[in-house]
Amino acid sequence: MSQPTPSARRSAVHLLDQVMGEGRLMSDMIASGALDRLEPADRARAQRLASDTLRGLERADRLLQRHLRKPPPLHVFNILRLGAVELCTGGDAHGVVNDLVGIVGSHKRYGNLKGLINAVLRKIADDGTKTWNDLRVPRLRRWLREPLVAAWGAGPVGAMERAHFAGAPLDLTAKGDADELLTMLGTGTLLPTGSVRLSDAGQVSALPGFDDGAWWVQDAAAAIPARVLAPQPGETVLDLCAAPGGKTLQLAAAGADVTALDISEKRMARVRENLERCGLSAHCVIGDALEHAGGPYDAVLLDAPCSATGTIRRHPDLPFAKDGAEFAALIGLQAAMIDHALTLLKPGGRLVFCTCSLLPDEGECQVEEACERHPELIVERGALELPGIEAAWITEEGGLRLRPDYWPELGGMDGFYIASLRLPAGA
Ligand SMILES: C[S@@+](CC[C@H](N)C(=O)[O-])C[C@H]1O[C@@H](n2cnc3c(N)ncnc32)[C@H](O)[C@@H]1O
Repeated sequence: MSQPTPSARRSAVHLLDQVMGEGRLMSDMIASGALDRLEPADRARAQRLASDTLRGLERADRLLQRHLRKPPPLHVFNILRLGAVELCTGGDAHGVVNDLVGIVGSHKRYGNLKGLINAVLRKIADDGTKTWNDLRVPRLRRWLREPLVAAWGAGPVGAMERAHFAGAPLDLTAKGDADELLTMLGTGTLLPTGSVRLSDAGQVSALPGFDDGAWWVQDAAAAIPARVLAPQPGETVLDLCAAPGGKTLQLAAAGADVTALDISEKRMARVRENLERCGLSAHCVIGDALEHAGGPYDAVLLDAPCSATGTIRRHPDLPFAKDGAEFAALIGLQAAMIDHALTLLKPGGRLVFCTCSLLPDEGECQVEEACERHPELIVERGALELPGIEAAWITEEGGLRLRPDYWPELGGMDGFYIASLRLPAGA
């Protein structure tokens, strides 16, 4: 049987079905080719439609509940959710409803629910749009909200939720001078920490300087760990979990002799592509960080695998695809990676540990516990004194806590935790 013609909306519904039904992450699906049958512009649109639906899902469900006697099957529910979000955020009612009725109509199992989709979405088009902005900002799912409220309090978590709902602008790291990059782009803002922010970027590969490798996409918070490490020309630096390579590029651009290691061959290919586009070089190694036996190095950057809960602004699927079941294993892996990374350093060498997590167990607690296991470690607060870093962001144990609710007036930042740990010179 021939497959239905792919379209941005149909593909977005497929992404939603997989996230909500199978617990799959959109980034994994896209990397495995889920949108490859679409033209580039439709690929971007499908991703945007699915992301917007997930950001507004709680509001959509509240509106839909008013018109549904019981929840429909997931696929049909996701069509309604996508439609409700599009209609309530300025979508053209005629086009949205007709297209979604066509999508359910071509489904061999649910084709008979065309009438339901049509009736419910027409009601939303009539009255839902008026109430959309009066509904509360969508909350995180309980499995994640509870530990975050315990860590940061209900007020800050509410502010994080507003940041998640607003989504993320596009941040670039300049290979050279950030002011020159701003001039080249002809638009954008220079952030206090040195990244360049674009609020309405369009197609990334069409921006000036992309082909010449004058910059790379990297959230402002994600650019800070390499700045904390402050690589010097000629220093040997190991980037222990490197892919897709934003931090490797920063280290290489600073003139360090970089070894970039990652366990994933597929993701390591992205590091190589990025290095090539930017005209930079690093020794690329595919392997397990826990087994790497190179060095000793002047410095190690450990951007450890984590819950990625700091990236929900750009990955709104994460709270729906995950349930926290992986936390314990990730926390154990991070501690083992810290211990192994320390064995790869020269005496006096430094380890910058970071995670894009909002959970203290993957940040503050890791450093506290590492210092208990290795009492000789020196936590370098001074390394965090960088342009744009506020003193209030520095934590009791001497790390840097970044949260999505910081810089609300500038458009937020990803959640991150960063600490610099140094071995004594005589170690
Ligand atoms: C947070 S991402 C790294 C992001 C990267 N530093 C950047 O700035 O682009 C974590 C990476 O750890 C890698 N990873 C997971 N387990 C690993 C292991 N045991 N050894 C090496 N790499 C691992 C994953 O493949 C993933 O690319």
